[in-house]
Amino acid sequence: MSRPNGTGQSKKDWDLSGKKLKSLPQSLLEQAEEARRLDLQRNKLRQLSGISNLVHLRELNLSRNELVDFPLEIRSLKLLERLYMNQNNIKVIPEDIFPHLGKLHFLKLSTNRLPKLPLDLSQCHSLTYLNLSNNCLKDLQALVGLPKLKELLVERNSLTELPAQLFQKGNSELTLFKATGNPLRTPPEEVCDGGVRDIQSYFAMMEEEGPDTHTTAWTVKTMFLGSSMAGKSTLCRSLNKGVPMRVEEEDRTEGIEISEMEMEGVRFLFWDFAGQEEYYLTHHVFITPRALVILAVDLASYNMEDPQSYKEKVCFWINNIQLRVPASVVLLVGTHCDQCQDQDEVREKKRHIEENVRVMLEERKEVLQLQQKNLKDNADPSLFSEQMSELDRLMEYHLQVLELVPIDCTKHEDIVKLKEHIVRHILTKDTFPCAERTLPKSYKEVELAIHDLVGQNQIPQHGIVSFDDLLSDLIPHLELGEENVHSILRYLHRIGIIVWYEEIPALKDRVFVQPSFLISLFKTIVRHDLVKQLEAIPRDALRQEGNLLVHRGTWVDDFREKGTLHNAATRILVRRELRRLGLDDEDLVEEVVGSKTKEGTLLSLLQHFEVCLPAKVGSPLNPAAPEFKPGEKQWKSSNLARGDTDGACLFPSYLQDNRMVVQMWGEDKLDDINVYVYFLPEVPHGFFHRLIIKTCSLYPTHWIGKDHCLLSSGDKLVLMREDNKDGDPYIQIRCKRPETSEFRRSWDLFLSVMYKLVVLSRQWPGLSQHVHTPCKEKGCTAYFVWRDWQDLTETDIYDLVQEEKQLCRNGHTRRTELLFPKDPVINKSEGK
Ligand SMILES: Nc1nc2c(ncn2[C@@H]2O[C@H](COP(=O)(O)OP(=O)(O)OP(=O)(O)O)[C@@H](O)[C@H]2O)c(=O)[nH]1
Repeated sequence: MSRPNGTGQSKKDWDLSGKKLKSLPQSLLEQAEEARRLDLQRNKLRQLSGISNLVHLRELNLSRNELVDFPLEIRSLKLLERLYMNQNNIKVIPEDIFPHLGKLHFLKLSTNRLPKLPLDLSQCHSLTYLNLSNNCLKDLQALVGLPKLKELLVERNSLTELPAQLFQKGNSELTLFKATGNPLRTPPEEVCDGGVRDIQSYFAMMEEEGPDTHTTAWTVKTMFLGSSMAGKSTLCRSLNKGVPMRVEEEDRTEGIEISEMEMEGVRFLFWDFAGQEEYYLTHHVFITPRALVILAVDLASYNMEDPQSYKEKVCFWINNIQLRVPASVVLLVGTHCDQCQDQDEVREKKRHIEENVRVMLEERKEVLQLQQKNLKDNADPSLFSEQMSELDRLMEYHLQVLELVPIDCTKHEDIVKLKEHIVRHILTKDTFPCAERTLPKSYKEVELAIHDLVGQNQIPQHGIVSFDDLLSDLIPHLELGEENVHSILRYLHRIGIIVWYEEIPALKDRVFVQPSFLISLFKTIVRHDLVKQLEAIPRDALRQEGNLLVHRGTWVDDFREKGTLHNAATRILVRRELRRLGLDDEDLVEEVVGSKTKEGTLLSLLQHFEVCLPAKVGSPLNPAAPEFKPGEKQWKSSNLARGDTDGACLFPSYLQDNRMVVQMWGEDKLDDINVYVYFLPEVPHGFFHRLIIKTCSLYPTHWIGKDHCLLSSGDKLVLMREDNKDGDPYIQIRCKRPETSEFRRSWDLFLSVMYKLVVLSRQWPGLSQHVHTPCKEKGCTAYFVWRDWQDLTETDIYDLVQEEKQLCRNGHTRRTELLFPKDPVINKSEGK
């Protein structure tokens, strides 16, 4: 939205944003009665003396100021319709304000310090939108009775329960409700994630069943992570059985193994993740919030002299957990103690790891603080306020890394000791506030009914069942309506008991009652020894797909050199795995594996999770390609890849080099447009490959390498490069300097990549990013920091910079459009 900028404004519409104001200016107060809309965001206001004179005000924006007290005078603004008070320091809202604001329908109070709400807020009868996210609220009782409230956001507060009346069907107009980041028990967060409908079902079932029937369940998803051979499976199986279990080396985990057990009334869902790097790409999908992470570290092979040892065995995992689920609880377990020389060595290593972790977490905090200080030191910090509040949010996350427990997995008493240790932590609400959940008994009944169906072979052992079949099998056993069963199934999916990707059109009719089965399908393709698997495909399996030995050779070569796996090979590998698992349902095999004419669900899933993308195979000459005719306006690029079920899929993570990309791109030039996106603490594992998949799906002409990718749109090329080694990790985006008239087109291409990058980053809420453009002067080390840009959907990014030229800290002047998105044509025509 572009606004009048200070001069020549109408008297109705005042834009006083970002002017360092500490009080309302006299010029405004002199014309107070005329003002209809007032934008005061990004100032230094602590009080608003005189605002009550603006009696005709409809919209007031006070966001990003320094208000501590909610200004009482606001109650005089009886015509106010929209009020923005977000990003202040408000601690208290007095009573007797909101009943006076009879026309207010939009209220944004997010990112303040409110511990409670005034009880008469419920008398603000016109309110339809209310944002209270990022406060310290403990209950929402004050909101009961708001008759028109449609959208309510209360993310990241301290709520443990929600008032049932807020969601009562018939009385409530709510259509949107978001509450992630609260220690919710009634209803649990996994129910709230399903939105208003699921919460309504939950409370309706609670009421129907009566107060004595609710169960308080303690359920904990426990994820075992750590390097290969650290002892995760040994730990997992030993804890499960209560005695040491030996895991043979050839019995290593591939993908993820799931099991379940109960300890002291707490139900544990164990997810044992394979340690080899190849599997990490699919792990990402299953590493979910509100879980306990057990990070296994082999103490015997841990080398205190070698920094790489800490990096690989501890740092990599903690960083990745912190990026993906920043508020996790991590329990360090040091295994193989019996293979250390003596107890002194164990103690030394324990101390070394704990100290390193402490320093690492401390450093991260310091870097975030430093970054914030740098932004504040800017001439106009208000231009960086989004980035600053993002840093605030990151600093509030608290990754809890518990004291390291050294054990010998072969010793009975060590297993018992560890078991007790885990239960003690889970039952301590301070460490793990989300384990306790209050649920109507129907939730357990649905779960047991599914279990029974599997036991009675009404659901096949592999557990893949159509949604409708499952529903019609379940309903006769339960006294529940269809909608309630739906909402319970959604809950079971969220806590990891079943898998149901309702949001993926190709899969919404399928429920995976045994999640481990789905994972075993993933691991037929995403695995460390895929070449060996391909080489071992027997002749009869080849023939069945209409292929010869020579094809198998091509598949191996294409996979090794181009990271490309032919769909025919995928079909053979997956079909073989299904047979191994005892599946003889040909229809189902075809559905999962696909055929020459139809894509299977497995590839749909891997594409959905950005693990691979369709690729072209065969001759580079395509006889069906549309012919280029000069002058013809619409020349469609022929994207053979899409929908070519007999084609192949490209897995960027399997690529070994960048030769092709480097060849196509040529040399870097000093005057290229060149932007660096820095990542803190590092570029998450798999991020760059997912970015490649996201952007290449947009631009079908592309070249991909190990950590380079080149995209083409018309005659414009954009290069992406990842550097995640020592130093400051970044992704670089680069394109050749365009003709002056073409800056806008180049920046459009750039921004589409950056937009995909922003969308992808949301999968890693613990990530911090900042964007720089280096100074173009030869030898100059200075750079230009991008102002707030992340909210690309709401801001007009071409408003980012209005100056024609920018000065680097070493005194070099540069034209703005070489550094930031800025449309010279627009800016000239507006005479800015
Ligand atoms: N002596 C001894 N051996 C252990 C201990 N913990 C695990 N092992 C052995 O170490 C080997 C690797 O253990 P696993 O549990 O398979 O390791 P993992 O971390 O699951 O390995 P991946 O499946 O590759 O991720 C097995 O042979 C275990 O029996 C321990 O505390 N002491």
